[in-house]
Formats: sequence, C-alpha cells, structure tokens
Amino acid sequence: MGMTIAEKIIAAAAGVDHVKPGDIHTVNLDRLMSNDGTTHLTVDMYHNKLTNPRIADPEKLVFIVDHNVPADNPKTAAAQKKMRDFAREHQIDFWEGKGVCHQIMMENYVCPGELIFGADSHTCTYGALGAFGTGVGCTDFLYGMVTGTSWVLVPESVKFNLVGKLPEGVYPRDLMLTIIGQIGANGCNYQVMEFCGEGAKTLSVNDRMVLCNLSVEAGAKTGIFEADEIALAYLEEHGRKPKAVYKSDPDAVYAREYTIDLSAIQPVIARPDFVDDVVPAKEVCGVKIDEAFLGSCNNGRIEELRIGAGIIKGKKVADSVRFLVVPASLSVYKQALKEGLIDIFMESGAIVMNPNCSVCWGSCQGVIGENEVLISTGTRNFKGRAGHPSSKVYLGSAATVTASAIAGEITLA
Ligand SMILES: CC(C)[C@H](C(=O)O)[C@@H](O)C(=O)O
Ligand code: SF4
Repeated sequence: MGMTIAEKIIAAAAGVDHVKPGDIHTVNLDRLMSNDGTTHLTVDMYHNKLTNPRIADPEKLVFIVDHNVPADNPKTAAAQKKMRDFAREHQIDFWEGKGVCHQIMMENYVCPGELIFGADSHTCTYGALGAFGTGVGCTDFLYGMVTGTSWVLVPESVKFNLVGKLPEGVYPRDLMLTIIGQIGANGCNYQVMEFCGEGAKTLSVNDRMVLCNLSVEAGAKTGIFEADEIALAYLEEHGRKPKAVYKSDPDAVYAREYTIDLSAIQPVIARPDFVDDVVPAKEVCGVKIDEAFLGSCNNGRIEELRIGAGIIKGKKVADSVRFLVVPASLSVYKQALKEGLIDIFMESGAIVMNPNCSVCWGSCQGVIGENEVLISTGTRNFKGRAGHPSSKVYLGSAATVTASAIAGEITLA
C-alpha cells in the first residue's frame, strides 16, 4: 500500500519503512518552536516538575516572542523575561520583535520533509514547504525539548484536488475560507489536508501558506503541499536545502477526496463568531466597522500588503475607522518600505505597527471595545477574539479588509 507525503515524513521520523493511519510511532523531531503565548509555562514545568531537567539538542529549538510585542503589561514582561533568560542560558535561537513565529520559521528554518512541533496551533503553516508541522501543548513541547522525540498517531489524509485558477480579485484566503465553510470547523478533525492538482501550481509559497495555516480551523492535524519546483525555488532563495522531498504514491489511501474548482471561488467573509460561518462577501456588504486589520501569520506578507496598498493608494481611511497594518515580519516590513507601500499606508491614515500578532489574537494592540466591529485578515473570529466579548470579528481577504477600511463598512474591493 502506498503512502501519502505526511505518512512518508512520519515514517522517516520514526525510522520505519511504512506507516498507516492509526499507528502510533515514536518520532525524532527536526525542530521545536515555542512563542510567548506559552513558553513561560514550559519553562516553569522544566524547572519545577522535572527531576532531571535537560535539553536533548538546543539546536532543534527556536523561541520567538511575537504575541505581545513589545510587552504591554508587567505580566507579559515577566513571562517574556523568563523565556529570554532561559533561551540565553541554554543557547536557544531566540527572536524578539522580528515577526510572527510562523513567518520567521518559514523564512529561516522550515525545510521539506521535516517534522516540526510548535507550541502554537498554526504550526500547520509549514506544509506550504512540504514539511509536517503541527501544534502541541506545553507538556508535549517539554517532552520534545527534553528528549528530542515525541509520538505521533498517524493521521488519515484527505485529498483536495485543486483545478483551475483563482479569478482576478479573488485570493487564496477566499479559497480556504470557502473550503472551511463547506466542510465545517470539524471537517478534517485530526486529518491531514493534502492540497494537490494542477491548481496547486498556480499558487505561490505565500498562497500555500494561507491554505495550510488555516487548515487547523477545519480541525486538521496539518495541511500540506508537495515540495515542488515552486517550493524548492523559495527554499533556495532563502539559502536552505530540503531534508527530503516526498510525493504521495499513486496508490496512497485517502479518507476522502474533494475536487475544488478555483475559478468558481468568489470573495467570501467568515461571519462572527465562527470561522466556518462563511458567506459570499456581498451578503454582508454594508455592515459598519470600527476597525480593520491587515496582518497576521495568515495574511500579513508582502503579497497582501501589495494588495492593500494597491487599493488604498491615493485614498483615505474612513474617519470612523482605525486601520491597523502590521507586516508579518521585519523582512516583510523592510520590503514594504522599499516598495513604498508603508508610505502609501501612512498617507492614507493607516496605523502601521511593528511586526507581531497584534489584534489577530486581541491581547496586545488594537483591542476592540464593547459592541465594536472588526474586519480582519487574522485567523479566528471566535467570541471575544479581538477584545470585548460583545465585539464582533469578520474575516476577509486583504482586498476586502482594505476596501472596507476606506468605506467604513464591509465593502468589496
Ligand atoms: C497563543 C497561542 C498558543 C495561540 C495558538 O495556539 O494558536 C495563538 O497563536 C492563536 O492564534 O490563538
Ligand atoms: S498571528 Fe494570530 S494566528 Fe498567527 S500565531 Fe499570532 S495570534 Fe496565532
């Protein structure tokens, strides 16, 4: 019986020839990433719970302060200090203020064929480069840190055969929200969403990141693409080499298969308070907004900043709206500066912030108040995600978010 890409990665990490869904294997981890959301808890467990605290291989570890940057209160400052001190003491790669963790990982670490655990649910982003990335809690993270290994219950894979090409003005974010709307927030629970087909060839690594990143919002263990020439070109540009390049075998077994026609996708919006409550954007046009957010590990890269800047150039943010523009990393920020995009946003009245998670998770910048409405390129719109429990978050593409920031209400670009 053939294997899927995900199964091949797990088999290699387990040192066996063959795995199948339902098997449990002990695996060697290639890398472990943790951010300021939970690292302080891992550090506490490391110091207080272990009889023989040790780190298997500090070179496998990456710590990234990205969720609350710079620290916004004494509690987050203390948590970050704990993380910083620990990283220094153990010579762990440490990043602070340089960008959202998944963006930093993609720019600097992730290689095809790797198995990566991250103490963050959107670690599934790394499938854009043909790696198996998945989120774990801090107990599993601690185990991985101490032993360099972990366990994986081999997930089933679900095939998404992409055909055609997205129409002009329709983006990978519309595509992935549409898929999540169709299959539901539990649509791929503990399964791998494998994206393939000729339509995949029309998607850049950025586009693939958008899809893989949101796979967890359909309950998936991860999302993955084959590391084809597009992924390998990205890798080379970033000065890295693949660990291994896997293709799914023709006789690999899938739990289900979907065919998605990209040319039929339209701009969509996920309505509050569920990522799978997806409707055509035109159905919610006219909803008044208080804030708009262009950023996050899903949609804060140069591609989206270009889309936003292209729409807002020469126009103004509505008086009633705060428009937060937050590049996903420092390198995205610098590229945007070089291309004059930051100037365009500033001229329009947008608030351009330092790279970090920002209002995507509503704990740091741009928190919204009682009954306020945000339109966002972030990942989630759960109740209270961006601030007050009565506030509302609509999720849309960079184009829809920017057009709405100008209009003061949800509008199509
Ligand atoms: C803080 C972190 C653990 C969390 C996650 O796991 O995803 C956050 O990044 C989010 O997007 O909700
Ligand atoms: S940008 Fe949002 S989804 Fe991504 S890691 Fe930060 S809080 Fe989580």
